[in-house]
Amino acid sequence: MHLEQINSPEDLKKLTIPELEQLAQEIRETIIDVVAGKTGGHFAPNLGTVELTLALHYVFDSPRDKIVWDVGHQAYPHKLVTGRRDRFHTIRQEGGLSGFLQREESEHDQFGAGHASTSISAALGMAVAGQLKGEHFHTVAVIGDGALTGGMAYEALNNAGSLQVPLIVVLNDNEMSIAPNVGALAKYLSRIRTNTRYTQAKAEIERLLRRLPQGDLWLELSHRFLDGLKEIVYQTMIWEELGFTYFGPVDGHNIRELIETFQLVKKIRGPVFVHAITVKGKGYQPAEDDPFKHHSASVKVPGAPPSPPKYQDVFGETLTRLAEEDKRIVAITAAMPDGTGLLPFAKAHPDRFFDVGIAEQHAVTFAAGLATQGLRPVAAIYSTFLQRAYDQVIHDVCIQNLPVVFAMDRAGLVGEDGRTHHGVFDFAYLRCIPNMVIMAPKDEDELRHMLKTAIDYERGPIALRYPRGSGVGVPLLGDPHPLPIGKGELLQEGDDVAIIAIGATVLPAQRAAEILAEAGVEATVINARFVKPLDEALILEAARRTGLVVTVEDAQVAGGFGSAVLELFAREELRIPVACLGLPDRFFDHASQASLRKQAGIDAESIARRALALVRQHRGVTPQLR
Ligand SMILES: Cc1ncc(C[n+]2csc(CCOP(=O)(O)OP(=O)(O)O)c2C)c(N)n1
Ligand SMILES: CC(=O)[C@@H](O)[C@H](O)COP(=O)(O)O
Ligand SMILES: [Mg+2]
Repeated sequence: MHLEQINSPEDLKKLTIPELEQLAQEIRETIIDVVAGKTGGHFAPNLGTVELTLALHYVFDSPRDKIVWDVGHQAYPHKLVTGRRDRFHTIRQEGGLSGFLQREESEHDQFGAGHASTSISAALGMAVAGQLKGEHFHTVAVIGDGALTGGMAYEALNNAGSLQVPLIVVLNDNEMSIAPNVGALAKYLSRIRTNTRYTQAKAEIERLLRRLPQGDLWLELSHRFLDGLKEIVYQTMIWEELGFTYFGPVDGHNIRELIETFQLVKKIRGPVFVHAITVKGKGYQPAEDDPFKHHSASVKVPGAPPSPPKYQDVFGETLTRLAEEDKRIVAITAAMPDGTGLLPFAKAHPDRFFDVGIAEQHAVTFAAGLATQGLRPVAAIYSTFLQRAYDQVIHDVCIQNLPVVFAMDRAGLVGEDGRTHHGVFDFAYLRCIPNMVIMAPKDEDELRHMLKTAIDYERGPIALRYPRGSGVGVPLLGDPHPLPIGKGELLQEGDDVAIIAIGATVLPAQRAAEILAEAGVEATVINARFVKPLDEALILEAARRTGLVVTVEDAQVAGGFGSAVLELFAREELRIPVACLGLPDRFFDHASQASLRKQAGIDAESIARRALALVRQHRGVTPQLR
């Protein structure tokens, strides 16, 4: 067993190539055992990066040399060889290793990530810093072909090619994003991959040159010649045109070839682009056969009861049905066709479905363009990823008051993906934009009605946001119907305190009211439905009647729903005690959704406790919770 002896990348350097190959096998077995069998997590991407990781750590001296992984969902092998082997079984669990890279987790994690397409920019920054400080280290960005569809990657390539600093970009090309990779550039990569004329000629030239004295030097010089050859074969080579020296395609599972390539590349002074061909799911046949399905593994709890339908499935099916009648509806995803529940739509209405790649900014402005022509674009984007497109939301959609529907998935605390993926800023970042309407459903049935509301709303942009995972299990009866804009729902009346909740916190608020009732406290419970416009009449009536208010949201309190209620009270000069429950001013790490909601104090028991504390403090009574 070699893996047991690898406590840092230094230990790799003592191994021979056959030993490294054996180690690769052990790493694969560990990932299959732990991720597919115990913890769940990103699976096929990590099986594809094993040899790449070993070769990089063999050739470069991390942490002095900087290896920057894009997204970080494919960096489990990197974790295993950088001193975290013993904690690997805790990955994505509460208190355990993160599923992505975090600077505080290891000195080998050069840059925290979770969102795609940042690696080249960050690595370029490091390379430039090295130059400015007169420090000598190598900087390597490892980016997938999916992440390479993100605009930021091109902004960085554009900058790097002109700066001509030493920067190595390794493209981990497995022909897959989460779903099959899309776009003209994916087709271009595929042409390079399948064009064997250049690869064969290159291999032959390299073989001959290696035989010459000072073979490596000749090899380096030959790359100038090979550039010409490439241009003949491919007409133009985009990476070379951008100022990079191109190496590849190399077999991303051949450790010897990878090591030789990286050793060569190390000697080149300007920007270099290494194109490695990998297989997503490599070494585990079901994952190789269906890498889409095996992007992530989830572990089923034996004997668990069947879950209610997921919010995203209800969303996708409802939109598919609405689009049968309403030919204006167009669905857009930024590389998350499955996660957003849009696969049924893609199947039923292929001409009105657009996967634009990891390109949230483009997705939003593309939607704006569609809206100018009278269509009803629905941009289904995870709340956390819509952060990428903030200016597009303001500049391209809201200023022009275009009727774009934002279906913000994975709102609230998402669970095991952790701090980079929680969708908790959306109320705050959207609420301040003029023209925007914002809704959040209390359950999966209300989601259907909100979607219909959004589609029917002609007056401007409208957003609905809903959580990751299963709904609450309510029946989905009848056709979806529009809800009145800006109207909340009074769920129960009580005179001691008003609990005003939004979205996924409404049900816990109702449970909290039941707990309070047992202690003799009568609560009003309101499902606000709209963060903007607020149902001011309903909220003010309940606030004046009870004199005590608790707001609840699964989002940042600062700037969020609670803040909106406080602004209303300030404007109305209503001076009553208000407790705003929601996320405080800090980032939350990875854990189960239930645990995170408890930590944030937005589960039923916590809401009841806070409401009771308010009643005790301001009513001078001492009801007790049982
Ligand atoms: C800005 C952003 N949008 C969407 C995602 C979701 N996402 C995570 S990994 C991934 C696919 C990445 O593909 P690639 O870089 O080729 O890596 P692979 O999984 O194929 O190894 C996507 C779309 C993300 N992390 N960040
Ligand atoms: C790395 C990444 O961003 C995605 O793979 C993400 O983890 C998917 O999350 P869901 O499982 O919620 O779709
Ligand atoms: Mg890929």
